[in-house]
Amino acid sequence: MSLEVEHLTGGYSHVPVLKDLNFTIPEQTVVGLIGLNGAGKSTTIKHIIGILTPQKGTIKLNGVTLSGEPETYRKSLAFVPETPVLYPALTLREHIELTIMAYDLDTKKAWQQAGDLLTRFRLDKRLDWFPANFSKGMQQKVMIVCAFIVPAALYIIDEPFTGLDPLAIRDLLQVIEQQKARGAAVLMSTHVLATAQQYADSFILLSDGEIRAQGTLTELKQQFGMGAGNLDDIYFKMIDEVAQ
Ligand SMILES: Nc1ncnc2c1ncn2[C@@H]1O[C@H](COP(=O)(O)OP(=O)(O)OP(=O)(O)O)[C@@H](O)[C@H]1O
Repeated sequence: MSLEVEHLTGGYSHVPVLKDLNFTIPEQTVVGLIGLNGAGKSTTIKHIIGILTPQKGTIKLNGVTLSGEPETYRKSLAFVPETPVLYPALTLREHIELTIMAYDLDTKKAWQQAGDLLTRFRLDKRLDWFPANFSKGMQQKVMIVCAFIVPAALYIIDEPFTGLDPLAIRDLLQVIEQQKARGAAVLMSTHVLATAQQYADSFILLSDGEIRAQGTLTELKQQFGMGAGNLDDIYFKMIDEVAQ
């Protein structure tokens, strides 16, 4: 079992945004976190990565909580934020070196993996450049390379498809598939439902800080009483129900 979230209530300065969330992401599973703007997707991610502390409930990664075993928890998790976070004074090579140090990775293996990723994302000739001066999409690729050199149990990717060109999206999806095959769990928050439907094994539908439904596409259709339809149809049905 990779990620287990139980009775998570949380938010900002004691204003609850998330209300009693319960879900698990087993290993070798890609889960799409779906919901309207303001539904609570980023807030959920902030609790899992430890930027916010739960007001109630627990979050366990491979059986470990952040407060119980902070180092083990942090090293089991790699995160690709929606907005790249880069150090202006560091080159791409130094960003990779920093990741290797922060996660205490095997240098040789990490550089091997970095080499593959840099080539895949066409950054291999830019190791001595400063990513702070890259285009937004290229900066996002730097974050992807740094996250995926870590052999994490769980990868969290916030809005992976905005800002990347179609080739980079295809390459990222291939990397996600590889990591899933290795045994990793993946949580991706996205508004791109067609891609989510194609690549995620199951979905969590958030509405106003609550899980409205979760499961595979087939299970969601059953929960919404739909014989046919795609993730878009389910999403709009959820919104219609909330509006009523
Ligand atoms: N720093 C903050 N302080 C207080 N409230 C916040 C903060 N960030 C977000 N919120 C509130 O928390 C709620 C959930 O926001 P969140 O960013 O988690 O939504 P989201 O599902 O990620 O939306 P989007 O699709 O727009 O990224 C919203 O009502 C928002 O106003």
